[in-house]
Amino acid sequence: MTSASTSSKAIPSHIHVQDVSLNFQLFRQKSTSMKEVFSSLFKKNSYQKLTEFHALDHLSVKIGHGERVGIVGHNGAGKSTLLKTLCRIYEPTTGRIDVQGKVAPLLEIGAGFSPELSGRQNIYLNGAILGCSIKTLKSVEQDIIDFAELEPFIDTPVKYYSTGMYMRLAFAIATAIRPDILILDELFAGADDDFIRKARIRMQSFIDSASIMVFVSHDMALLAELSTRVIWLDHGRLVADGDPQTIIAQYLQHALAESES
Ligand SMILES: Nc1ncnc2c1ncn2[C@@H]1O[C@H](COP(=O)(O)OP(=O)(O)OP(=O)(O)O)[C@@H](O)[C@H]1O
Repeated sequence: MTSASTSSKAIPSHIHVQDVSLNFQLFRQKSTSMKEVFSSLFKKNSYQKLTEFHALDHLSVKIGHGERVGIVGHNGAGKSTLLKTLCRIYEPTTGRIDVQGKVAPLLEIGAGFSPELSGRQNIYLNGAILGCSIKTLKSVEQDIIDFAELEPFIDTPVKYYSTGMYMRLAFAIATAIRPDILILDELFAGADDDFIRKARIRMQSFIDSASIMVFVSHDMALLAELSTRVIWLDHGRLVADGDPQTIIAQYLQHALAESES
């Protein structure tokens, strides 16, 4: 596999999350009846602020060089919010995040892509956003196209791509340029089984040389396979943190108990 490093290997990477809280403002409509709800569509100030919602609640985590950290938790537990906070998409309301190393986020399908540009142009756009030079991108361009299996479509605007095609391209770019820190949310959404198999192999080789990977998945087998450590979040708080087998077993037991109660 051709690859290009954007990293400065001399300094070990790390992520330090220190007592981080992130609050979202929640709004509630003043109106209660259907008639009021309908008429409020045409009025200003028909919403009032209700409360602050703690998506992350005094969270502290230290991730060191060489760790592959999987994050588990029920829907709405704060997993994606944590990843976005690590990537500086969200600023913590309180607390501190200290990240050493170049981060490649693979968060939402299409993020970092320009819909009107072709797949090839987006390799350069996305690669530049991730800190790669044109020269470096030229050296990995063909590898990205081959790995993503997009040769016939590479000069088509990406707005015509399927979710799976977007995902393949984004994954191929992020793993080809080899950042220090790879952050992935529901990695294989929209991909077919053949690509998932291929991507797992590529990820293994990526992981062997990358310093840190943090990823969210509802696929417990994938988490167990790829993680060296698992963090369990609930209501934005840390429930457990440790060995993947132990934490996944605890989490599944808890989920089963919840579903039976
Ligand atoms: N921009 C936002 N504004 C308000 N609330 C938000 C925002 N983003 C997320 N939330 C809320 O924060 C909570 C955590 O959301 P998040 O997406 O981090 O959960 P998650 O653990 O990734 O869930 P899932 O497994 O369903 O993807 C949810 O209750 C969600 O509704």
